[in-house]
Amino acid sequence: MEAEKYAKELEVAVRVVHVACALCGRVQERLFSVNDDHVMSKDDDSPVTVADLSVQATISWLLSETFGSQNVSIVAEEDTEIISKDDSAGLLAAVVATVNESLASAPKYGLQSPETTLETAEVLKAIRRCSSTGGPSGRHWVLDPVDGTVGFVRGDQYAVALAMVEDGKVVLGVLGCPNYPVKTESLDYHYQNHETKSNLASAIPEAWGKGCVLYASKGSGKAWLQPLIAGDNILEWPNYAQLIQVSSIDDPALATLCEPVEKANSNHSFTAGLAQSVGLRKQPMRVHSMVKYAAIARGDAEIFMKFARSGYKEKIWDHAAGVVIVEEAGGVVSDAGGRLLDFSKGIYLEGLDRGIIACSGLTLHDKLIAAVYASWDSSNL
Ligand SMILES: Nc1ncnc2c1ncn2[C@@H]1O[C@H](COP(=O)(O)OS(=O)(=O)O)[C@@H](OP(=O)(O)O)[C@H]1O
Ligand SMILES: [Mg+2]
Ligand SMILES: [Mg+2]
Ligand SMILES: [Mg+2]
Repeated sequence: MEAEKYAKELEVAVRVVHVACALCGRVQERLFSVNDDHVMSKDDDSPVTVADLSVQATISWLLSETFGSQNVSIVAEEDTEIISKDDSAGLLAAVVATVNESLASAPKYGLQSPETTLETAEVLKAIRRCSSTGGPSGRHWVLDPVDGTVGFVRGDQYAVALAMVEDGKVVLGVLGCPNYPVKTESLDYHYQNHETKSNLASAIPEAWGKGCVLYASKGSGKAWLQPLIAGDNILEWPNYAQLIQVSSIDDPALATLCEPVEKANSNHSFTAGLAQSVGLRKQPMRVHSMVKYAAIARGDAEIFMKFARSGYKEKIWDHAAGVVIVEEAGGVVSDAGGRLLDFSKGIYLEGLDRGIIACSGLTLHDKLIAAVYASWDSSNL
């Protein structure tokens, strides 16, 4: 069976994402407790932190060690440009220390750690090794080390997303969601307070600290959820996993739409128009990162839509892991024209028609696609 073919890869991917989530948790804590973590801006003005670079180096090193560097092709978001600048010595030193701290903990997760501490040059090499551009053939890991970096620096939601694409198709996906509690009650607490808290990290209940890791293999018809293991409880590995499924709600009046927080990333007024025309009544749930895909897969929301401004090209690492998890949990994901997303064309989702629509089921999905056609027609009259 297809799913079993990737059992070893999935097992390793889940473990490395756990390592990465622990890394991010430590960095996010430091960001708020001692305020000493570097948040830099990339050339496009988007933020990048010690966590983004350190997760990329850590996962790159672990995958290469496990499968052999000659066998591993990784397509990932970050490069070393930001830490090669003269004024970035502090950031680079913090990345090297964070990567080594994290790799030292790898054996607790059943993974190998380096025999000696990695030198700066080795950390840089690990980051640079992720410069593959994917494509239609062969096996490529697809990594977003921190998705929703804006959420991460706000002490809010973010995700570590790792997928594997083979011959242009996503065959496995793992989403680490360190601030997305396993229990939905804790989640409700968060969403209700979402708009009012500027620094969630300092005002959250104990349960909040617990996150989750979701994963799925293409064609298995199953998607799984694991609690994130807190560093001290790591002896419990391998911890349990539970099956998750999308929501069974197909009445738009009862459905919840989730979408990006930032207006710059998705057209809120366009999605509000679609929502109204299909009869959605609830306020949209605005959440940073691929936690939106996790929310659909877990049944906490029924619809995710993202309509970026025209000219913006969606990257494969922002969607690959989320799409396979939602599909295996029973959901449907397509572009606004109803076509499947194409992961075979390199780093971008080439040919994407306008936006992305993920739903818990076909009934809602069909209604939204029809609404896009109707609204596009009328707006182009
Ligand atoms: N202009 C524009 N339009 C659309 N999308 C963009 C844009 N700029 C960036 N990005 C990508 O959006 C990723 C974050 O998406 P989110 O859904 O988390 O956005 S939001 O913070 O909730 O608004 C974000 O991922 P990360 O960089 O990993 O955080 C980007 O890949
Ligand atoms: Mg980014
Ligand atoms: Mg991203
Ligand atoms: Mg990112």
